[in-house]
Amino acid sequence: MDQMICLDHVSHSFGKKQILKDINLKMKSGQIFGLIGPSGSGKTTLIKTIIGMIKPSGGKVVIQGREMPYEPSKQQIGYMAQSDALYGELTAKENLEFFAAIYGVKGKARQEEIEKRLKEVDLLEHRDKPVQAFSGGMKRRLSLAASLLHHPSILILDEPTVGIDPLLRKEIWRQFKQLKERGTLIIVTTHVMDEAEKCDVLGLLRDGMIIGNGSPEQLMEQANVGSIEEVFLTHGGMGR
Ligand SMILES: Nc1ncnc2c1ncn2[C@@H]1O[C@H](COP(=O)(O)OP(=O)(O)OP(=O)(O)O)[C@@H](O)[C@H]1O
Repeated sequence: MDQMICLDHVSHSFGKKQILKDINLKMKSGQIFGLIGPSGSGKTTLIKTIIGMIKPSGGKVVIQGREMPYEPSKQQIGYMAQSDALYGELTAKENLEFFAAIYGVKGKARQEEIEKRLKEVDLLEHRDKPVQAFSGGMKRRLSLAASLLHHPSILILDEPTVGIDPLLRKEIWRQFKQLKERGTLIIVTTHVMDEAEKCDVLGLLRDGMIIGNGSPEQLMEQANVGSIEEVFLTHGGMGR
């Protein structure tokens, strides 16, 4: 597996408040990397430094050998933010057409890809409805479909399965596994513990610090406990 992302002593402060504290992590192709932590622990801030939206106050982020921030190619990184960036007055299909155009997915491949993605997230029959009539979970599913349209080599998903029912959640994780087998690095943030245990490698974040990094099995073994939730408990719990 090739190294895709290296975080080297990354720190970040907003004003006087230090949010990220000396973060060192490596992420490889063909990996599902879970960034796990309680609300406010700094997950979104860390992701924003990875994609170059935030320049860290200290340390550096290196992606495929290049130090951020630089303008990564559209093919390189797919990002699904926590809040859905969709156009309410456009239909589901039109939204995907818009994102496909941005990502440079053209012609016949575009229509095929759109149909395929809509089907995967169980929205095919709703394709011609305007998104403003969608529920929160439907919007989440459409955002996910949009981030999968162009086969990026790094896919970053901030809380991808919030508001998604267990059956579809399972299907989405099946897709993640397929993508990683093709060599995609998938970074997901979650505070759903059973999802954490499905990741290959975890970074446990608490108060802006990495308190654990390794496979779920390794982390449970080190703490001598049977779940990732308990690993957090040994560090004072998931609360802030
Ligand atoms: N632009 C900003 N300016 C000032 N403070 C910020 C800014 N963005 C985030 N913060 C603060 O940084 C801390 C970490 O926020 P962040 O969104 O990274 O946490 P998180 O782990 O993603 O939380 P959640 O799971 O609730 O999304 C919080 O205390 C938040 O208030």
